[in-house]
Parts: sequence; C-alpha cells; structure tokens
Amino acid sequence: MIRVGQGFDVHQLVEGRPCIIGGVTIPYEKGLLGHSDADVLLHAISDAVLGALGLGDIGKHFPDTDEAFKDADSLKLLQHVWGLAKERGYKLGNVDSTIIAQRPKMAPYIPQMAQVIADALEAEDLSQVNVKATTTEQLGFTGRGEGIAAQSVVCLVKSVL
Ligand SMILES: Nc1ccn([C@@H]2O[C@H](COP(=O)(O)O)[C@@H](O)[C@H]2O)c(=O)n1
Ligand SMILES: C[C@@]1(CO)OP(=O)(O)OP(=O)(O)OC[C@H]1O
Repeated sequence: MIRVGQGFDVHQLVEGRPCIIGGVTIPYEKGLLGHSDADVLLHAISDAVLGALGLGDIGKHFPDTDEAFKDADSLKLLQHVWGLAKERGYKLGNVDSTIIAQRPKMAPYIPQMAQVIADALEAEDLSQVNVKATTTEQLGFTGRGEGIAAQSVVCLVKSVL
C-alpha cells in the first residue's frame, strides 16, 4: 500500500532567534519565530507524514497553546510523528522538500539537513530524501526576507501480503 501526504509551513524571520532549518542551525542575522524552535522544514515534513497517515496536522498533535511545546525541538516532534507511521507498519518511500527563502543561502547546509531527515525517517538510502531551495526572485514575503516557507511531499509504503 502506498500513501502520499503533503505539508506546507511558514515562519516569520526576526532578530534574536536562531535560524534552525532541517535540524541544522544556520549562521544568520535573523531566525525563525514560533512557539517551538520554528523549524519550518521539519514542520512541513511532519505535516506531510501526518497527511499521508490521515492524522491531521502538527497543530493538532502539538498545540501551540501547550507550554509543553514551548521552544520544542522540532526534530523530536518529527520523531514522534514518525513513530505514528511505524506503529501503522509504514516505511519511508521517499520525501521531497523545498525551502522557499531569499536568504540565507541553504545550499551549504542541505546535505546535513538531508542526513538529519533520513535518520529521523529511518531511510534505508539517502536517495530517499531530497531537499531543495529556491528564492522567489525577491517577490512576496519570502523575497522581502520577512519569512521562510517550506513544502514537502512524502510517500509512505507498507507491504500487504
Ligand atoms: N535560500 C536559497 C535559495 C536558493 N538556493 C540555491 O540557489 C539556486 C538558485 O535559486 P533560484 O531561486 O534563483 O532558482 C537553487 O537551485 C538553490 O540550490 C539556496 O541555496 N538558498
Ligand atoms: C509546532 C507548534 C507547537 O510548538 O508551534 P509553532 O512553532 O508555532 O509551529 P507551527 O508551524 O505554527 O505549528 C504547530 C505548533 O503547534
């Protein structure tokens, strides 16, 4: 059986916050604002996995009104979500994601992000995880550097005998 899910997330860029994307802390003058560590990429992937499972979204599983998730490490949230997939007998088929940001430059950090995601989703091969980045050619809120968006598509597979 194959299940597909997609996720999309946005966080505002502000001064005085770390810039954590895909589990990697990127040196930058601004960081992402959120109730958790605001890791926009891991949130999009978490939502994609939950979508594939038909289990809602991360706001449902980790409400931003709950102090337990204040400054939460989004890698732990993704690991929890992956546990839900495993419990249901799914393995990762593949996951493809795009970070939408004018700055900072993501390319140097993408291999490290892919490894973090592959470990969290227990990929058998690194080729199952793809991370891309794009600017929006200075257009819109991402182009003005006001925020960063990420989107993700995941394919989960379960063998049925
Ligand atoms: N924040 C970003 C945005 C883009 N990249 C890389 O640059 C390439 C060109 O981006 P365009 O938006 O002009 O198509 C793209 O292929 C990305 O690899 C990046 O590293 N960081
Ligand atoms: C992760 C949670 C929970 O700490 O908070 P945020 O960091 O604000 O992230 P968001 O993408 O708005 O969605 C889910 C939230 O409930």
